[in-house]
This record gives sequence, structure tokens and C-alpha cells, in this order.
Amino acid sequence: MPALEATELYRFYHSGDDEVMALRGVALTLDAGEFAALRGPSGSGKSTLLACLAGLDEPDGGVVSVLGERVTRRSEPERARLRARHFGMLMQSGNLFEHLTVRANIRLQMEISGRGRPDEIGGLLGGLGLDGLADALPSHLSGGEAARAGLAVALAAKPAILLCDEPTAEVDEATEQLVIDRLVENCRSGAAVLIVTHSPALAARADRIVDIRDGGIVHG
Ligand SMILES: Nc1ncnc2c1ncn2[C@@H]1O[C@H](COP(=O)(O)OP(=O)(O)OP(=O)(O)O)[C@@H](O)[C@H]1O
Repeated sequence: MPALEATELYRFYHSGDDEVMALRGVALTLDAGEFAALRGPSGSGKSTLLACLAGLDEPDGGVVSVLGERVTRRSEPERARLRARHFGMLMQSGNLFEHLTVRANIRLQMEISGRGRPDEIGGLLGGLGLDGLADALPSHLSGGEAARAGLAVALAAKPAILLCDEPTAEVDEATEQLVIDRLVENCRSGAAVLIVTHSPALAARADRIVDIRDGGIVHG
């Protein structure tokens, strides 16, 4: 059984009289232990796809299943339960509660998912080059630090499926390698990993490249 399976996903947006077809019949299967990089130009549908896969957005057509359980066409509380149980997510923004420290954000994720231990937080942050920032508030972090703190939250519960939107967008090369190493590590421990990225270094470490154009997968 695949970790994540999407069939015939469609998503339309309306603005005024215009209709944008953000996803047009996307099919994607991701196995446990597989590391896939999702590439595509701006506006091609990458963030929309991630949101639909994670059950953060409801597609207008198609089905998403996680470990054999359907995510689509369920109530928000049911989708939230599936997200907490199976997913780690890093989106382009909104990954951290601004009034909570980095440590408290990670603890909250551990509590919601029922997995991970507070004594692991130091190691998690150290592994992402965030030593000394456990007690910082998100507003005191740089863009790159906030993305890595969001990634620490996503990794905290050792999710079966990890979905990340450009985790290395704002970091230097050495830090990028650190982030890639953590992603690969999680994948080797059995997670299915899908990363939206423009980074050649990250794509080079992926088992598989998925290319999306105009809401349709053209390769992978
Ligand atoms: N809430 C929305 N309302 C209307 N149109 C939207 C909305 N969200 C996305 N779109 C449109 O859907 C298409 C896909 O957007 P999406 O954000 O998924 O692309 P992307 O590949 O992630 O882009 P980027 O790399 O710039 O983040 C674009 O044409 C975008 O303008």
C-alpha cells in the first residue's frame, strides 16, 4: 500500500469572471521511504498540490488517501485527525504560532500527535543548526531560521509523510546540506518525503523528480 496516493486531482480558483485551474488531473503515488522532489515554475500548482495532499485544502475533484485511508471529502475535524496522526508539514508561511517559543511550538506538535519526547527537542534543533534558539519567539528569527524551526515542528513527531514547501529557500550552502541531511535521514527511517524545491543540491539527493507545469505532472 502506498504511503500517499492521489488520483485525478482537480482544483479551480475563481477570481471575478476568471477561472484558474490550479490542478488538472494530478495523479501521484508516494511510497514509504521514498524521497521525491517536486519542481515547477511559479504558479504551476506546487503549493496547491501540497495543501490538497495534506488535507489542508479540499480539491474540487479526485481522491487523496494516506496509508489506505481517504483524506478527501471528510469533515475538517476528521482531516485534522489524519494530519496529526500521519503528516509533518512545512508550508510557505504560518508554520509557527507567533506567541509561542520555538520549544513550545515543538512541544505542542508532540502533544497533538502523541509522538516525540521533549528531551529530543535539543537534538532536533541542533541537527538543523538552531542551537540556542529554543526559547526564541518566531518574530525574533530570520526567514531561514523560521523555516528551519517550522521544519523542526514538522519532524518532531516522526511523521509517516513529510511534505515541505521550499525548506532551503533562505539558507546558505552549509545550512542547506544540514537540512537535506535531516530530510534524507527521515526518509531512510521510513518516511515518505515530498519536497517542493528549486534547489539543484536538494533535487540531486532525491530518489525521484516530479515536474509540474500548469497544474499537470509532466514527469515523474
Ligand atoms: N487562493 C487563490 N485564489 C485564486 N487563485 C489562486 C489561489 N491560490 C493559488 N491560485 C492560483 O493557482 C495557481 C497555482 O498556484 P500555486 O500557489 O499552487 O503555485 P506554485 O507552483 O506553488 O507557485 P510558487 O512557486 O510561486 O509558490 C496560480 O495560477 C495561482 O495564481
